Amino acid sequence: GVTYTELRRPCRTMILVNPHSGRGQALQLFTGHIRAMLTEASVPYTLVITEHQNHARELVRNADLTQWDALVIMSGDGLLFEVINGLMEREDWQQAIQTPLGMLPGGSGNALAASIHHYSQSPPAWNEELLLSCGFMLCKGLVGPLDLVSVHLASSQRLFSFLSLAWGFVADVDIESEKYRHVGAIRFLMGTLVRLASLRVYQGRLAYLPAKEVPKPPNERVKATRPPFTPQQPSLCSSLPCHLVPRASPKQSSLKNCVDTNLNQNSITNSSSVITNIRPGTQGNNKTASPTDSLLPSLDQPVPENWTVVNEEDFVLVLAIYQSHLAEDLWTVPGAMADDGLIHLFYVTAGISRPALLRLFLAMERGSHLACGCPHLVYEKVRALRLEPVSQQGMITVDGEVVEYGPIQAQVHPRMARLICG
Ligand SMILES: Nc1ncnc2c1ncn2[C@@H]1O[C@H](COP(=O)(O)OP(=O)(O)OP(=O)(O)O)[C@@H](O)[C@H]1O
Repeated sequence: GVTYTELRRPCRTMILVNPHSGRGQALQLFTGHIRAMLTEASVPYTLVITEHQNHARELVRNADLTQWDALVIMSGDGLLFEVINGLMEREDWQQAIQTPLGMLPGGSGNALAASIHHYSQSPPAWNEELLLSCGFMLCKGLVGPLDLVSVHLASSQRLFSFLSLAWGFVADVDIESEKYRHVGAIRFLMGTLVRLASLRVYQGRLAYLPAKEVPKPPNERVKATRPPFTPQQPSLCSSLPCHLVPRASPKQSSLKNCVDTNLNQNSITNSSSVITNIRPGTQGNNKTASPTDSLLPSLDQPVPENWTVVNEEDFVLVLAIYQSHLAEDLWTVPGAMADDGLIHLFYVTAGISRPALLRLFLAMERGSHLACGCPHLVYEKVRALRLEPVSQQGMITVDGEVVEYGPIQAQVHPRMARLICG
């Protein structure tokens, strides 16, 4: 038995909202479903509306994180990808990535939100029900560990991923179906049907380091709040115009996106704010080398001998996923946990028929695709992998975002981040 500890709720919470995510209703969903819940639970928050791509990334890269006890994303998974990479780009990344991260589903895929909900052993939920469940978890403020995966691209760029690495069919459907985002989660089914019509095979080489079963360390739950959240704090805070940024200096410029705080302030804050809470120079003392990927040779070297090299070179898809869900209604890895230290590697080899591939994705809704007995579907638990596309054209995605096409490798870093969960 795993022991869970009841913890205090997150205190000073920055909620980043992408107003264009999903059907473009993230802000309305927040106002309609979450705001009252946070107020009721006395969770003090500041809402920040993102204005452009990489806004959230820049913001967390430069924020004074001593001012925040949790960073919460109300969007699709793409915005969390930005936040995680922004945190990892900081000189004090080791501390920064320990900031508890929360997810409120506002996109069309919402893979992490669906996964967190699933880990809490609640019955499946979609749409507003999923949002309410995640809002409830945020109010509860339990924090658990989250594995991250370090991804290397041919250009020597390194990214950190919390969800997936995909090539072939899944990546194509994800990106091509973005134009149907306004229909919500059903965009993946529409994209699947369209892609099935032009099903193609991708040539490439795949190798991986199999995971050996190792005993798991005891699951520990830790506090979301760094400074203790005492009952006195909200009333003290509520007397300030933007009570969540108490130590910001007056000469710092405005945060035009800090539109809302709880405690019924209803203020569009134009005083000090998060964007301008630049870390003091002294924090540079925390500089540490970025995490080492001890399992990965450089991309121009052969893979180590203890790796498995897949014999096939003709694939329909390769999908490495580290959460249970690929989207709200795609339960891809029935046994996955946020901190299982595993990359769940799936690949489908050429020769699968269109109906069989469709059956796999339809079965995924119930998590029963592995029981289909499809000879073209392979599933392995791994710690690291390398993919070298040979086909000239194709798409690779990391956490649903397109990355440069070419050789790519990755390894898991167990429990590198922290996640607000049930
Ligand atoms: N104000 C904005 N305008 C345009 N793009 C933005 C804005 N804010 C964030 N973005 C970018 O939008 C991209 C998509 O965001 P996100 O994945 O969170 O939502 P989504 O695509 O609707 O969700 P899903 O992937 O579940 O469909 C991200 O790469 C993010 O950088």
